[in-house]
Amino acid sequence: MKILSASHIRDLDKYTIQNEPISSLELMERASLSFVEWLINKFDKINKTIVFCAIGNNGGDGLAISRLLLEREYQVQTFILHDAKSNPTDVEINLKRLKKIILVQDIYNETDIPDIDSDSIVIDAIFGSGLSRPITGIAAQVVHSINQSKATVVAVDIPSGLYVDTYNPNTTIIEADFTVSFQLPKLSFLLPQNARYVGEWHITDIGLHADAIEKARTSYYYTDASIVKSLVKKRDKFSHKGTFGHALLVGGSYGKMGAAILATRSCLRSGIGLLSIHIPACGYEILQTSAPEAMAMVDKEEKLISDIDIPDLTKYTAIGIGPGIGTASQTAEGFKRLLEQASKPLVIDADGLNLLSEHKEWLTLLPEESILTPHPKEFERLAGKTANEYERLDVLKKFCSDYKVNVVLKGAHTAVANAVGDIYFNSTGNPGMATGGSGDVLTGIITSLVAQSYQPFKAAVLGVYFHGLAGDKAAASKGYTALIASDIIDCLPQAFIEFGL
Ligand SMILES: NC(=O)C1=CN([C@@H]2O[C@H](COP(=O)(O)OP(=O)(O)OC[C@H]3O[C@@H](n4cnc5c(N)ncnc54)[C@H](O)[C@@H]3O)[C@@H](O)[C@H]2O)[C@@H](O)CC1
Ligand SMILES: Nc1ncnc2c1ncn2[C@@H]1O[C@H](COP(=O)(O)OP(=O)(O)O)[C@@H](O)[C@H]1O
Ligand SMILES: [K+]
Repeated sequence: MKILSASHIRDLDKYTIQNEPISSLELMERASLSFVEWLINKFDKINKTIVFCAIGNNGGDGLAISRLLLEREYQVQTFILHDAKSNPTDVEINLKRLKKIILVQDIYNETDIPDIDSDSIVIDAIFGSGLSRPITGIAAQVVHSINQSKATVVAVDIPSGLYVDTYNPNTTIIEADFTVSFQLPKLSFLLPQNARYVGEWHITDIGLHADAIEKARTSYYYTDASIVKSLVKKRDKFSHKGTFGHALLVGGSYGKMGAAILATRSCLRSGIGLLSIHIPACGYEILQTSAPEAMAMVDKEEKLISDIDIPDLTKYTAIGIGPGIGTASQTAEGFKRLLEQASKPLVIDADGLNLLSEHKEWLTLLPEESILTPHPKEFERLAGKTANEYERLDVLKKFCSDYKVNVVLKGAHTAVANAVGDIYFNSTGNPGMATGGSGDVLTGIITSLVAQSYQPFKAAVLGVYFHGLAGDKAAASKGYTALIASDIIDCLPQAFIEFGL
């Protein structure tokens, strides 16, 4: 799915109205109906809904939603805030329609704000994608009252006060439990700093014109199943192990062999043809017993990786390095030599990233299209601090472009960025995956896909998606609390099978 800016969304509306064609009033009705259907489906019991509307189109949706709920015999109280200046025709019409059924109550000042019962559902239809400045005045007071209440809050399209795609320094923003958004996810939903405002978010299809969505230019995408289907390659009947590449993993140190084993096992479970792994000597038996399918090469050092003295690096179709290697000076030297010798993209994680942060001058040694997989703290060490997560996306793009690499910025919606400025946000995964070793599993998967000759950026996008999907399947049987990284590996088969792989 594409993630579009507020102005693109306005263009989509216009295009749909002109070319479907459909009146703007009908489109508002369709959006409102999709919201009502979601609401009724979500909640078994709805005691009372309190709908807060302003007088933009988001408020128009709120008025139509009120009417549609009343028609379905729900108890509804609707309030309209007289703050914004403009009163679009569609809003006027919806207000007239609603006033024929119930008394719509006006809010002009603080005394007009109702008490909000804890067992009611508040529908936030104050401001939507048209918000153009921070909320102040009476609207801000309403937002505070809603946030202070114990009611369940459901935002229409976007929590009022949150911008679609830019930072809002003001914190007068609705804290929704749920956000039901129209047609496409909004950039702001994907950033952790907004989680308290957005709550659990859902997208409803309101039939905006497919041609317009297709034509809209964006650098932001939400990796869903249809994107994944368009990227995966099926196995040919006559393929052999040579078809699926030969990966090299470099990992482990005394006490951290587990990280290397997790990457090894996930690499094997992600379709690799052949896998070699370079480990410290102490890891030999551990590796041979826990992953007999992999070929072990031992370092001359017992407890750590030193000079990664591997003859003929060119025979490997991908090299992944980092899990559990530590940051000892001998390891740093070996890592640097590998950077100098490698001609194909590398996959670099964990201590590999820490070594790069300690020696930023080595960033220029990275083969083009290499994949770095930092979590936010590792990224900060590499690229510096940022004031907020919107700014971090800009730094992410610049970093990828400066060093001609791909970066997998890990998190709940992992952001995969490339050197031309595209960012794909992941849709799979769950908090159960916030456990030691999940990142090592990801390194193995991505290394495997690069080795199978997926273009590195695509390998990263796919790897992140399948990692999350396997995590979701693992959570279905183990729950979030008990989930461990090995469970993700165990569920990789189911994740690939879902896509016929
Ligand atoms: N995206 C879509 O395809 C559709 C959008 N619709 C709805 O339309 C919404 C967008 O509507 P609008 O563009 O009319 O804008 P909004 O309803 O989001 O509100 C903005 C209105 O309030 C004013 N305003 C902006 N910031 C303000 C502030 N801080 N304080 C006071 N007034 C402020 C603006 O001048 C404008 O009149 C969407 O969020 C969605 O709910 C649906 O009705 C139909 C389809
Ligand atoms: N709340 C979450 N929702 C979805 N995915 C998550 C969540 N928390 C962690 N993950 C995923 O788990 C992995 C954790 O990686 P990382 O932080 O490197 O952990 P480790 O170093 O312990 O292996 C990342 O791929 C991340 O996207
Ligand atoms: K809203």
